[in-house]
Amino acid sequence: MAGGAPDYIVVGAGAGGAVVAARLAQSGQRVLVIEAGGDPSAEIQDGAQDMPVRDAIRVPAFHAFASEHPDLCADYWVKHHDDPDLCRRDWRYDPQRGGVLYPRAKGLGGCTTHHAMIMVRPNDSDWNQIAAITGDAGWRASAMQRHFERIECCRYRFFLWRWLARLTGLNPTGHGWSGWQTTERAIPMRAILDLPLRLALRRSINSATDVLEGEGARWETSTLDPNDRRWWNRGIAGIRVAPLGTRRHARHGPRERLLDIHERHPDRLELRLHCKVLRIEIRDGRARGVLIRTRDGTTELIEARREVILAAGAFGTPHLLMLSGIGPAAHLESHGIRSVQDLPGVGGNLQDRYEIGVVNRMKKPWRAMRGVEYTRKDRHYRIWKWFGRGNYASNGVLFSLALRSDPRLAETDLHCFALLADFRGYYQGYSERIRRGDYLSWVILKAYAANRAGSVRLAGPDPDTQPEIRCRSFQGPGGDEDLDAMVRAILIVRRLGDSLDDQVAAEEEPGRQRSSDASLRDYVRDNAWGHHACGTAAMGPQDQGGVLDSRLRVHGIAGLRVVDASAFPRIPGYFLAMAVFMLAERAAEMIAEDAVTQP
Ligand SMILES: Cc1cc2nc3c(=O)[nH]c(=O)nc-3n(C[C@H](O)[C@H](O)[C@H](O)COP(=O)(O)OP(=O)(O)OC[C@H]3O[C@@H](n4cnc5c(N)ncnc54)[C@H](O)[C@@H]3O)c2cc1C
Repeated sequence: MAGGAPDYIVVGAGAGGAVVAARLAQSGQRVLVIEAGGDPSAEIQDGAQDMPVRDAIRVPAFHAFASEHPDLCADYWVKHHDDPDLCRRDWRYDPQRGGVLYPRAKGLGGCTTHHAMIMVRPNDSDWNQIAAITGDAGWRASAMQRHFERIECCRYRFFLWRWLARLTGLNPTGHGWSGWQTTERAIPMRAILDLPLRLALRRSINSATDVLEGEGARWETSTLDPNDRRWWNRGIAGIRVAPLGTRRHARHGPRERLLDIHERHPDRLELRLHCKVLRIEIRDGRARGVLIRTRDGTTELIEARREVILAAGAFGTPHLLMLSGIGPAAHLESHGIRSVQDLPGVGGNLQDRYEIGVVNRMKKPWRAMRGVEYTRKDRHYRIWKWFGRGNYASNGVLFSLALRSDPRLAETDLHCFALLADFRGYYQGYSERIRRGDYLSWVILKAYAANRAGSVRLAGPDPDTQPEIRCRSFQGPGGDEDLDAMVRAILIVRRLGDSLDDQVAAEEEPGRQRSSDASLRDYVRDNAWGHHACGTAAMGPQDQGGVLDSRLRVHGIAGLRVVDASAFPRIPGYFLAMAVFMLAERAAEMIAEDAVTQP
């Protein structure tokens, strides 16, 4: 970097790294971002390809293809259970790899370049719980609200709300109106014009309301917006239409934010792509810099003037900490790594949400899906490109149903998403199945799962050896209740499916032959997956397994912070990206404050 060492080195340009780096550079700090991947969408396009990476990233309907694009993939293979026999019961289990595919992306934007773009803020209780664990009132929901408003640029609510906020400062919906993350809604008109689909939707929604009323649940449909402050957090069940992180209906997020700041402040923000950080350089109890391997294979030591900020994701961050001697001392020493700081919490506390599919094959293909080939050569692509409309402006989710699995819960914990696709979780080649136009899949997401027993551990001292990731699904206290909650959700989704009897040819997953609670429990335990890993270098007191203090500093090592999904002590809300953005914005603020108090 011109002018000597950067003030800050940020490792990883994903949801956490890109956001914290952009804000620090914008506020005058000199920042170097080191990212293992590149910026594939900036690379030359091959016009002959059905789906060049640039389109895979930008077109909302192509997100599944983005997640399998070879230029973006940085996938992991995870074990859902300790028992190998139980692992093998999942048909997605790959015996050669010894695990189930867990999609991850590399490159500018990290997983936000292939994620499904759903932008839902965490619940207030999530932030308040962090405040309670850390004793830092700055994490309270009331304090985090301004970070959300700083991030979001809401484009889907009635414009008068925006004007009211701008002209009077009154902002009853709590949305942000001029941040860097544009949020939009995509309602595909073709879906509305497809009579059988419209009928199916109406029937499902009617059945859903019957289910909700039958359950005596408090519910409402007057507000479909999950991010509206006037009613969020009351644990109310209902129908939701999630906003997407798009601008003019093309993917937009941390990657664009980082590139924008880079263009405006090239003197303060440097991006080094295709460089893998091998370890953190620690001397005399302080992180001094990082050792990297560049694209041509040479290694280089880069020093930071102030701090190293780790943002390599829930698997990458604990991996790097352990490679650098920070973690459970006995475990590190068993791999020949000298312990620098004994922190047993590193790589523990791995948490995720459980997901399971109920996949229906329809008797006839949906009319709305006619001609949908998911290539840049079909007419739907042209409609998206020229008008920003049509099927490809949507991520494929029609709506979701939010429920509480137990009336005593303060928040809804089950979200059932209706998807016009054949989706059965992640395995190599899963995106090909999405092309089928005669499916309706329900994806059930169980939030606030009890499991905290998962772990990321070294499989060897070589940075290129993937760590061993064990989810230990449904283990420990609360595991049985989570299984029961998912079975209940399957039964509810089936009741919605019953109203479409004349349209459905067969329920292919789990299949109606699985009718007893016991067989559905087995099905869920064997097949549930997740893709929102977090918590593996969590904030909290060191003697309770915490790795970071409330300002995201690694206990016992100066000049080292973690700013990504690893930092959450408990998995927040229903989706992770917005939670990570808010955490990263607060991190930037704290880092700038500390720079003043500790010059
Ligand atoms: C298929 C899929 C769909 C999803 N859909 C949604 C959704 O719709 N809504 C939502 O809110 N969330 C969604 N998520 C989750 C969300 O995208 C992630 O939780 C979030 O991006 C995590 O942010 P992060 O900063 O922790 O890590 P990441 O975004 O994964 O970023 C980590 C970055 O660090 C880099 N890196 C790692 N190791 C090194 C190293 N040694 N040297 C240099 N660089 C390194 C990686 O290349 C990567 O760019 C989805 C996730 C997946 C996988």
